[in-house]
Amino acid sequence: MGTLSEAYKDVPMRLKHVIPLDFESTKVVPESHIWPETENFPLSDHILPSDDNEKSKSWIPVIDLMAPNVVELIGHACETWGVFQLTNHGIPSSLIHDVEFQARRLFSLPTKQKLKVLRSAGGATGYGAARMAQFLTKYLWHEGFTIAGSPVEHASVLWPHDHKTFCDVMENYQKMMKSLAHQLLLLMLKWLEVSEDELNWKLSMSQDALQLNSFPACPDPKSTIGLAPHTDSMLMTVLHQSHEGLQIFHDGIGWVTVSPIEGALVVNLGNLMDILSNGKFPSIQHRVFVNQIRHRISVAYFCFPPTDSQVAPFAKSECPIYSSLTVKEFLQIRAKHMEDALSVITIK
Ligand SMILES: C=C1C[C@]23C[C@H]1CC[C@H]2[C@@]12CCC[C@@](C)(C(=O)O1)[C@H]2[C@@H]3C(=O)O
Ligand SMILES: O=C(O)CCC(=O)C(=O)O
Ligand SMILES: [Fe+2]
Repeated sequence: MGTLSEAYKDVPMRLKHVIPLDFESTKVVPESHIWPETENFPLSDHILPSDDNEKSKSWIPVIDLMAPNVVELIGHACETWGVFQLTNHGIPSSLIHDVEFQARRLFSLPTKQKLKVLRSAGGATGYGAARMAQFLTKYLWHEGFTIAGSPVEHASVLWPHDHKTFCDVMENYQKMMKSLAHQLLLLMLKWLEVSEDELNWKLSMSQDALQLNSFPACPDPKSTIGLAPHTDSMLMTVLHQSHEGLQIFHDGIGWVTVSPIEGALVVNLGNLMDILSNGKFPSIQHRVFVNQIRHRISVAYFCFPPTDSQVAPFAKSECPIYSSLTVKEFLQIRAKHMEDALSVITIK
């Protein structure tokens, strides 16, 4: 079965785009990280003032996984927003807390130590900047650590005598996320009226990756950005954010802040779901701003079908808008075209 590493190894990044800023020794935002003014920037003009937060909370749907009409709630949210906040999801808050604690522990290590597990140019896992960095003219105020499968190899380099807790926590979280994501995917397919036979086998074998994101406190948050506007490439992302910072773009409204709700997880759709649903569940554009006081951590869980399996608009689609290809082929197109990947495979 194809893996993430196999998919990315043929589309290496340049090493200068993999190495994050040395946040340990940085006291001012360097020129390389100062974003020029554009219509989408500076972000501060678009951030809703905090007294509007109540409003933004009521905009983005908040869904109770145990609600009797959950299929309809999720279906609607996916069609109109591409994002929702999920409560009653069954992931213990203590586990979420532990994951965040371990992530902070990792990012607080000296830069020199973190660089020992730097993701290789053609690699998928380890410490480094986001893959999207290679498409940008400016750098991001961000560092990440990607786990696919067991984190033990990297963790034992970071903590030669004490990597067990980190690994146990991450593996446990991945296991619980896998089952939650599978549950959510089945609910989405039910709404789309896709027969389980058509897709369930692929989803049961689905692969995943866990991305720990770190956005250190920034001396001048208005001049830079944590993650520039992007869509995620996989089926779905299940995210936990420790503090405010995530915004989504909604037609007719603009950038909307996703205010953290205690205990809730943010679910957003990615490109592969856009393809499977024939555009009925569009992938959602989002971005992350940084702040001056807090070191913000987020934990993103991505799931996708086996990379050697085929993805295409589901069989019932009357007029498929995307051509069929393997997950690996799609990820490689993404690695070359980033946000234009979906238009590359759109049937004209
Ligand atoms: C499983 C994934 C999903 C990845 C690639 C790989 C590991 C890291 C993920 C992110 C995280 C940050 C945004 C993004 C756009 C990026 O640059 O790296 C994501 C990307 C994707 O959704 O394509
Ligand atoms: O930090 C966040 O809130 C979002 C992170 C994100 O967009 C990603 O990991 O793809
Ligand atoms: Fe994202």
